[in-house]
Amino acid sequence: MFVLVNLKTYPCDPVAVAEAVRDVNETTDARLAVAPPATHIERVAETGAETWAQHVDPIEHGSNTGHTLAEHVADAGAVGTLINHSERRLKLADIDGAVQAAERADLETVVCANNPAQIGAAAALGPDAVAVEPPELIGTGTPVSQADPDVVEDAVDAAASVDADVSVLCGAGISTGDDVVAAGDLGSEGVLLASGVAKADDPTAALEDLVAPL
Ligand SMILES: O=C[C@H](O)COP(=O)(O)O
Repeated sequence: MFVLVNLKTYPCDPVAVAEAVRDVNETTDARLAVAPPATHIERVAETGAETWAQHVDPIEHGSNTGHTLAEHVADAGAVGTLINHSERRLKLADIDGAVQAAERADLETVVCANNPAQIGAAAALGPDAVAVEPPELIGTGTPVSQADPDVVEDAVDAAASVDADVSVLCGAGISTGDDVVAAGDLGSEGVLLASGVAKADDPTAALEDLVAPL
């Protein structure tokens, strides 16, 4: 299972969380990675943790101000990027452009979407993976794998019907190892989570709990 920890803009220490991700990754067959704010990618990558960007823009080198260039996050040490989070919504054409920009920079891609229909559209753009996240469950601590298992199974089916090579993750409210196992039982190949680690008093303990049953 892939466990991707999105730090959003939570007031945690991204380097400390990254060190926990790096250390717990050494103890498990699961794959752990962390997505800090763009400004912290370089320091986080220097810890040795697998580091992802939270966003890249559909642009190339040139006259762009205030944008995030895929090549820049790759140079800073990111190996992948989220695209189109519920909290960073993009138009379909921009998702397509961001996927292409990420591929140009050799970044792995996870396109987030709210529901199975959007997952099908996202999968058609050829990312490495898609992540289904019902917006109403994000940050609630109520795991999508329990509250809305059908949305995960339907997302898996939707992606497979478009492109069987696109992996499916799920997210929203995931915070325990049981949640991760339940996600896997529904066909998800990984989880995308944030508050369960970023807001934890002890991120290392939270990560250890997440991977304990894997
Ligand atoms: O990117 C992560 C998701 O929005 C899930 O957030 P959450 O784990 O706080 O529910």
